[in-house]
Amino acid sequence: MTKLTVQALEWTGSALKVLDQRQLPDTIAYDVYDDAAGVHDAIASMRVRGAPAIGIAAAYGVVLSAYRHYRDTPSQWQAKVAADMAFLAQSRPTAVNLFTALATMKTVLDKVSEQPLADLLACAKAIHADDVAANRRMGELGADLIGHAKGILTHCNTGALATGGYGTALGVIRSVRQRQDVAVFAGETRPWLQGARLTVWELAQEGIPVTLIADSAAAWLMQSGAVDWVIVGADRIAANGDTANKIGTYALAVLARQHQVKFMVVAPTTTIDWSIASGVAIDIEQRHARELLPACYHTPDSLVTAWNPVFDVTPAELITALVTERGVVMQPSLTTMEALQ
Ligand SMILES: CSC[C@@H](O)[C@@H](O)C(=O)COP(=O)(O)O
Repeated sequence: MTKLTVQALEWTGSALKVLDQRQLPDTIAYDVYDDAAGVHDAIASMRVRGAPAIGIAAAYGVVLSAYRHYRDTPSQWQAKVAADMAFLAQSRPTAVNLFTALATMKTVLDKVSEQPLADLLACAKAIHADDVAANRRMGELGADLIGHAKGILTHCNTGALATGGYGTALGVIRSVRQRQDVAVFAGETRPWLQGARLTVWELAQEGIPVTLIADSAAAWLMQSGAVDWVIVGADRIAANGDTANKIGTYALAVLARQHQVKFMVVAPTTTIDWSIASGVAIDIEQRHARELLPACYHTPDSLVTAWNPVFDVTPAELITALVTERGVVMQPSLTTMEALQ
């Protein structure tokens, strides 16, 4: 079994230690949180990011909330934790793992127990461990599906940094690399540069060679014949397989279809939102124009603004395969996705 060298989140026993991904790869710095408000801020500010990692962080945020309120206001601690959960749910809108994890923690909070704090911690740890197990399973299933490949292009960061450990799309790439040599290409992923700052760093930590490309080079790379698969993660998948992921994913799916390159989405079933029939219902996060605009335009009277949606939705019909820990669905649709329920 491959060791996990990079870890985004660590439970210290009394607090949550978070690797600050805003500072990578130049600086490796950690923040330690002991309350839910801090965890909300860590998610909203993208110190921790990536759909599964956001869900896991929120689960530990609920544990921290329970520790605090059980100690400070024992008569109303559950109501205060519920309020903190509502606040955590507002940290980011698109990744459904956040809401799935909070709903799971709520079932434990609502249970009558003689050891509620221990139960909540056990649940958060299980959410974390289940995600790592799902990643490893998806890694093997994805590698089986690929068989032999000469090149893979990935987008955003979907590795240990974005999950409980190992990774979704990057987990498949790690598993493929254990079996064969394959060229790995990573798109920069503008504007936040998850590819250029995080993915290439993470792969280098794992000893996996990688070639960085500008996002705008993807069409030309595919035209050259260097890649057989595009492999990406997901933030929310509708019941029909429509997939929200980092902005630019949809463009890659269109380009892949044009160039007969196969397109794989890798995500645990915690990323599937069975309550929505199609991707139209997915709330797409818009982040601040400042994250895109040069500093000289950060003035109230500036004539230059920015449109900064940070996710897009890839229609299911452009997806060759959806890989989950429960199995692989070829050509996802309302009908084929039923096998995962
Ligand atoms: C396993 S990660 C899958 C997705 O969460 C990932 O591709 C992505 O879009 C992350 O977006 P981010 O804005 O960095 O949180």
